[in-house]
Amino acid sequence: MSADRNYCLRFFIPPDKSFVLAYWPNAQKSLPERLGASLTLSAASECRYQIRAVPGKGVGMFATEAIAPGAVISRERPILVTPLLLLWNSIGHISSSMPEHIRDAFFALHNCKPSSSAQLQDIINTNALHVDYMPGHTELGPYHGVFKDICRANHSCNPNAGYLWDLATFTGALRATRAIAAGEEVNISYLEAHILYAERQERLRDRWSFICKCPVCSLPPAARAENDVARQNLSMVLRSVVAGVYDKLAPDVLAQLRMTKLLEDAADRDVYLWRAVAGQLARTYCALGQRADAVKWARKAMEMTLVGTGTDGGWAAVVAAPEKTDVWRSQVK
Ligand SMILES: C[S@@+](CC[C@H](N)C(=O)[O-])C[C@H]1O[C@@H](n2cnc3c(N)ncnc32)[C@H](O)[C@@H]1O
Repeated sequence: MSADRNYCLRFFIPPDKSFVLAYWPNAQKSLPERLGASLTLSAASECRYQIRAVPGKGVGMFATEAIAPGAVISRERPILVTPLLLLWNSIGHISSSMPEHIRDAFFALHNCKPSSSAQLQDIINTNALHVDYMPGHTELGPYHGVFKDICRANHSCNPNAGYLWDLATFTGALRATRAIAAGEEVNISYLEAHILYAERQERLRDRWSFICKCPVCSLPPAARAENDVARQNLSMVLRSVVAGVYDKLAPDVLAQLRMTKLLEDAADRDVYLWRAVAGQLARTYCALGQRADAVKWARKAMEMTLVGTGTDGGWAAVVAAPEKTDVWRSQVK
């Protein structure tokens, strides 16, 4: 194999032609070989939404029924999965590899840089969501996916939904991070929750060509400054969770509650953070034998674990019967 051919993208299209997987060749097993059955299993799609126009935002996604926190709003196969880093000369091959219906769906998606000549790359940059590293191909960088409907979800700095990629079923899903009413717009955040107002606006303008006027960005200046402080606190708590400091505070309920108050003040959803914090609080209240608080925080941990991982992580059982946990009343003197 010549050196040049090593840098040519390969393409996998399943028999039902439902998507295109572009991948870099690898000296070991090819990516479709590694992924095996998950690529050809028929994917169960779920749909509790409709796509319709939103003034000033193009189109957006709207819930067609009331959706509980943690529940699936949409599950979908991507129409295109590609490496995040594409070589300039490989981009044209992606378009020519697409079956016609995929090409039509792909080029119908929004392009926020319509005057540039790099249409395919710009549509990917406007819409792509992460699908992480691929097994056996980690040294070649992460991949991302473009979805026909999930990519219609607009941004909010205080979103009501979170996106999760599931490699086993080769699908992406949006789940509610709080209760969503029928008819409400479904929003995700294109950015991490701890980023402050000025930087959010700059990033959204540069990458997605819009000025965010979500409820948080529309706050009066003093309230917006307070929200920035809360986001800085969020970032501090996040660092301490990552460093394991938060867990070490486990027996100190007061310290945990102070941390939790900071989080609630941030009025944002950071799924990873809430999972860690709510789970820790649920365990603490179980140890203290305080049922109502144990159930409250176990429910929150369950909802956020569903959004973050697609399973309840064992929290549903704690919600149903906190007194059956092995730490129940272990700290009651
Ligand atoms: C991934 S697409 C979302 C779907 C898009 N609205 C459409 O019509 O297909 C991202 C683009 O949607 C628009 N958009 C997303 N969130 C927005 C918001 N909060 N305000 C205004 N425009 C937004 C911007 O044009 C952005 O480049």
